Amino acid sequence: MPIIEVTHLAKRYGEHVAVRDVSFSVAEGEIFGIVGRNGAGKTTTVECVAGLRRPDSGTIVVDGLDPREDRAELTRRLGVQLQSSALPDRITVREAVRMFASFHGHRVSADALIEQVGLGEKRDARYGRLSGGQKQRLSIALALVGAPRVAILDELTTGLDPQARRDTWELIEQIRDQGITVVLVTHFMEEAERLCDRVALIHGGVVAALDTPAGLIRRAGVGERVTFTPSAPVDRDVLSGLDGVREVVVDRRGRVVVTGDVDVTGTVVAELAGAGVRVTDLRVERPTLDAAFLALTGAPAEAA
Ligand SMILES: Nc1ncnc2c1ncn2[C@@H]1O[C@H](COP(=O)(O)OP(=O)(O)OP(=O)(O)O)[C@@H](O)[C@H]1O
Repeated sequence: MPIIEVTHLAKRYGEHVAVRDVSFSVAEGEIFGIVGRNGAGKTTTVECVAGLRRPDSGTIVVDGLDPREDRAELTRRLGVQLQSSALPDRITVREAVRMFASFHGHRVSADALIEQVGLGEKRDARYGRLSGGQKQRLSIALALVGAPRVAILDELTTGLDPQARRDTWELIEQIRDQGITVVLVTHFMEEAERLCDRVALIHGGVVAALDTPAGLIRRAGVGERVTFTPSAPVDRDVLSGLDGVREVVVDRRGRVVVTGDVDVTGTVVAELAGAGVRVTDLRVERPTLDAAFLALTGAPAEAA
């Protein structure tokens, strides 16, 4: 049974339709990505899931609860880290975590949580003095402080440098490894591709596609391209007949370029190995989720 089930969610702000028709379900223990460009309706969707906004129509069930009707119980099972944090600059890391822990009846050890998110050395530092990455880590700690079954993390790595972003990705994986289901909202395709088990692409207030990152790439039909030099001449027709191969080009110097479906490289290399042909100078160009997003929605992911 899914831990989150959203069915035909719709939400407008006055005349403006933010979410037109969104349905998806999240399995327990997965990292589920909600991705889309700015203004696609991602935050509105997760705010409805967290019970912070009332949908105009549609149904939402989180761990068997109705987010609006069962708010008190929901806050015990669902931790939220939303885009803006409203902590006072002078509060220390430990004070903030202890304060939030007290709201939840101290279900986890504040100090252990601070260690877990990598802020052990900063426990007495004031919020206003933390780096962007450290602030994000603290906001993750605050989302986890009630020992939730589900954590919603919204645009967690926006504004972080590449190293801080990678560190945060590791932390998210650790959270999942503890058995917490993670809903990750992002407009970074690389992040979704690297972390998420499944991804809903939201575009214009609807789910344009929902699948694993590899499935979305496959579905978008964006090809993989492999270029190599074989140790002996290859039979073009044999390669062309392989599963997933779309085109084979052999240039005058004998260098081969094969385009095809995702994973075509494995098929081609295995076939050649079977025929006793070695390949050198192998170069593989794999499609990314970014390219799939463009193909599936007709819009670049990062456009404002
Ligand atoms: N409180 C509000 N009042 C009016 N319009 C809003 C409000 N919140 C969001 N919107 C509008 O609804 C649309 C969807 O916003 P939402 O924040 O859900 O998108 P998003 O996909 O999370 O975007 P971003 O990545 O920029 O946060 C946008 O056009 C936004 O301007």
